[in-house]
Amino acid sequence: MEIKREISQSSFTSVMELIQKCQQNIPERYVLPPFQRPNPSHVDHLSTDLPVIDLSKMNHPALRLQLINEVRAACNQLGFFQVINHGIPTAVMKDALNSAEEFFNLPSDEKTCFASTDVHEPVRYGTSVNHGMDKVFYWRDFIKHYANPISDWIHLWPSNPPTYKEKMGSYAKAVKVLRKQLMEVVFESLGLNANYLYDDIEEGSQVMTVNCYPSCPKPDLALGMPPHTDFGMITILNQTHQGLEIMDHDKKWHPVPFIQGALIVQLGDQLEVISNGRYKSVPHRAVLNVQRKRFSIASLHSMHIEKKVGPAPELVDEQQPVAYREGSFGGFLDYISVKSLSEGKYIDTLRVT
Ligand SMILES: O=C(O)CCC(=O)C(=O)O
Ligand SMILES: [Fe+2]
Repeated sequence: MEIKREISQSSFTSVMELIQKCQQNIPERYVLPPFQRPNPSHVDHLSTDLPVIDLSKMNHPALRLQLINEVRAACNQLGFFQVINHGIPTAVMKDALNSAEEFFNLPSDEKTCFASTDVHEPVRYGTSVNHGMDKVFYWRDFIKHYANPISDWIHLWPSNPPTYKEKMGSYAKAVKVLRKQLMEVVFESLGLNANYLYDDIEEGSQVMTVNCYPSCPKPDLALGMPPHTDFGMITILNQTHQGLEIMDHDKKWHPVPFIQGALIVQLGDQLEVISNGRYKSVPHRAVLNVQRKRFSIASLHSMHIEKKVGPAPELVDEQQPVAYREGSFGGFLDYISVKSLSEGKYIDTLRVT
């Protein structure tokens, strides 16, 4: 493990290091081919009606049905919504983001000791590179860490800044409680039992991806994160500023407005499969800006890696036959929808046609 980390450190330039050197331009490797750039003509800047759901209704028997209906509509239309009154104190959310900022502001060697190219490393610091035919770079540094069960992993998280473990840990625990509540309403909105797959989800994984997008002198030419869907059940995102865009069924991009204190909820591929395609995982990307750094914490909740995900039998009938089958890629994505939007194409290898 030591050797692997040393190798990745020596060939590693983070975007945070880079911005100290480049003033007006970005290195060629970050300049995307024209069709992958965040083209404003594909963006619906007028959209103001992305769903915002008030979770306080959850605890009022008379309002719970209304809440379930709102969740169903949002999941059907987009696979995305924001939540307010979700029970996580704003201070806990902010403290976690502040710890993230302090971590990324540290000198390089404090961070590169966590660098690794092994995606299974429980704590992994890196910068975004897409190893396709051509290497493509994205304007993002990140640290990912496992968070479930937190008692097994937290000692591996960064010790600097000194409050990182405590602040990020409190947020991780709070977000796990919220995940449980959200899964209940999402399953109910599908007509399933609120505790559907309860044990599998409890024993599943929670991975926190802490993202740092430095300000970028050429935000029209680059992206912080390319279009993708999250592979898990559900992602809960906490952010410092606006920068996320989601794609609707008409392939229009919608900037997600920043709402102080709100959290973003995105459905992942595993949930799309379980729902037998009634709900779709939401394609999303991170765009950049010239003014300021942006930080986000994505908490990705998924079933255990070995767990085979299939459509809920309750959601399969003559009208809606099985819409997904097992793939044959030999990886943990075998049982979920695999999508590639990188070339504006929508490839869904697991859907039965
Ligand atoms: O930072 C964002 O807005 C998006 C992050 C994201 O999509 C991810 O970490 O999977
Ligand atoms: Fe994502």
